[in-house]
Amino acid sequence: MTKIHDPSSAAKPGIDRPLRLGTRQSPLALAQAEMTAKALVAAHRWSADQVELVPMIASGDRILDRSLADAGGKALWTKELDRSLAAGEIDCAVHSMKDVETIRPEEFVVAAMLERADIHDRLVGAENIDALPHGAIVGTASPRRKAQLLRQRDDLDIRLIRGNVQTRLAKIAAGEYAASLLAAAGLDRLGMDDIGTDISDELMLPAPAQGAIGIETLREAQAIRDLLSDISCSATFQAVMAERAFLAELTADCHSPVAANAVVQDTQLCLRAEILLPDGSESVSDSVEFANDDKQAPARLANSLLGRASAELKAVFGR
Ligand SMILES: NCc1[nH]cc(CCC(=O)O)c1CC(=O)O
Repeated sequence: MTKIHDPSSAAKPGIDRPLRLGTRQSPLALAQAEMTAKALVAAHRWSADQVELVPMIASGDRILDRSLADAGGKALWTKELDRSLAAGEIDCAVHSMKDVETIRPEEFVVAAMLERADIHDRLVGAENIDALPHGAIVGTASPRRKAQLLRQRDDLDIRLIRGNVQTRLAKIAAGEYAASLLAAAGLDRLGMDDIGTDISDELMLPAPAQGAIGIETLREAQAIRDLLSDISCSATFQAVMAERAFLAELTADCHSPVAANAVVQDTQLCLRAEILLPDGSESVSDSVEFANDDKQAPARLANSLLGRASAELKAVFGR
C-alpha cells in the first residue's frame, strides 16, 4: 500500500516541538543565545519553552595555549556547531559574526542578524592607552588590536592572552597583564558595562562584524529561514555583509591585522576600513560611500587599500 504523505505529520520546529538553538558554552555565547531565544519568542508570540538552547564546547574554547591563528583559525569556533547543524541535531546555530569564517560551506546560510551592539573596543586596566605605564604588558590575541596599540605606543609589551572574558579579567586582576582590550558588546551582554573605557573608533577601528550576532541554518531549511528572518535587523545585516565582503577580497584570515566598519544611511552604505602591518609601523585606511545594491564596492575598497600599501604590507595579504 502506498503511504499518503501527510504534511501535518512533519513536526514543525517552534510549533510542534521546540526550535533548537545551538550555541557555544561560554557565558557570552549563552547570553547571546538567550537574546536570540527572547527575540524569537517575542516575534512569534511563542512561550519560552518553544525554544531550546543546545550548548556545546567548541575546539576554540579548549585550545588556550596558542593564538587562534596558529591553532587552526576561526573554524575552531564553528566546527562542532556545523557538524551538529548538518546532522539535524539543532535547527540553527548562534554565532558572534566576528568569529565566523568569511567563506562558509555552501550548505549553511546566515539567516538573521540581531541588531548590532556597541562596536567599540574597551580598554580594561587603564583609563586610556596613553595612561598605560611605559613598557606595560597588554594582553590580546588579536593581530588587529596589537597593531593598532603599537601604532600608538610602540613601547608596549603585547602578549598573547586567551580564554573567555571572565578568564581575561581575572588575569588582569591577578597582575599578569596591566591591561587588555575587549569588545564592548561582549562586556555589555555579560552585564559588565561598568568595566573598562571605550576606545574611539578613530584610534581603533573595530574588527569586521564586531558587535553582531548572526544565526546560521541549513540553506535548504526554508521553514527555519522564515522563522529567523522575522528577527533579523536589515541594517546590521547589510553592514556586516559589506564588512565581510571587504575581508573576502583581502583573503584575510585571523593572522591579518584588519579593521572594518560599515553603517547604513537610507539606501547608502558607508564603509570604513584599515589594514596594518603587525607591528603597527604602517597602516592604510579609507572610507567609501556606495549604494546598498553595489555589491562590488567593498572589494574595490580592499583593492584600493592594497594599492596604497608597501610591498611588506601587501605581502601580509599574500600579494
Ligand atoms: N573572538 C572573541 C569574541 N568574539 C566576539 C566577541 C565579542 C562580541 C561581539 O563582538 O559581538 C569576542 C570577545 C572580544 O573580542 O572581546
